[in-house]
Amino acid sequence: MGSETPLSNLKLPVIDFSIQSLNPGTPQWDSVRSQVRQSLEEFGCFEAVFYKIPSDVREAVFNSLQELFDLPLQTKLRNVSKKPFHGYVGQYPAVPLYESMGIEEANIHEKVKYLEEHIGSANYLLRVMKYKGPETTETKLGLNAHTDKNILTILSQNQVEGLEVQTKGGEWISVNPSPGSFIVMIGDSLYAWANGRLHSPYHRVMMTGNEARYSAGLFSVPKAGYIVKSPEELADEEHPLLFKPFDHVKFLGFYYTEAGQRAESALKTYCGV
Ligand SMILES: O=C(O)CCC(=O)C(=O)O
Ligand SMILES: [Fe+2]
Repeated sequence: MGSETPLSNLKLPVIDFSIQSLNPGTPQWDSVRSQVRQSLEEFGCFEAVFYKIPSDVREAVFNSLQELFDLPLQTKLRNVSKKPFHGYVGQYPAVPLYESMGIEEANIHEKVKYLEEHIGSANYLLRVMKYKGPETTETKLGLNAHTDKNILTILSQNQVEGLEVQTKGGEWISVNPSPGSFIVMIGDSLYAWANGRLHSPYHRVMMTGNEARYSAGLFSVPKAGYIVKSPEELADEEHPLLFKPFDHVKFLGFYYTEAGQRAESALKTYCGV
């Protein structure tokens, strides 16, 4: 898993969501649906092409992230949350290039504009991130290899590359999304809910050069008290039940401990059958 493994020539699957007539019941819908399913089974993620977000909106977002992260540390530290990993995260000696800000309830219209309201068992955490350019020709770790602990993650970034996703076979794919694309990725909660039928990939950020990388992730996170439990019909002889039902906030609490950080899979250690 270390940074010394050479990068693979494989590419992430690219799925076009910009198609005009993408409505349920149409052949286009069925085709996109089966592409999504295959990608999530094999890679646990894909590049979603979606040209309907105007490029000036995207540019404005990343320009304002630059202003945000340029605020004094004192100010950024005021982004606090009662839950672990939901507020300002940064100043970790192991990943000195990395810092990020959590924006809770990012789906609620009254609190944040331009996002459709979501219903269901999830809260939506928007996290905006900055990785400083290491200002060397060597590649430096931006964010360590991890699986996301939430349900589903949608990532967007500025033009500075660095995201890498690991295949099931252990190869690292460098992810170079086109400006109109988002990276959609399965987290451990959906992996557990799907009883391992969808993959939750290890991924990391590796940085080179002088330019800062800004990214934004929309993380759907199970609501407090919601128990992640795989439906019975997803377990059979071929797919024995992998995880006991668990409370996501408690799982995050475990992940935060030394044992959780040390575990190869915090999820398996915490609630593996
Ligand atoms: O910056 C990125 O593109 C990835 C960030 C990430 O993996 C995370 O915050 O979980
Ligand atoms: Fe991640």
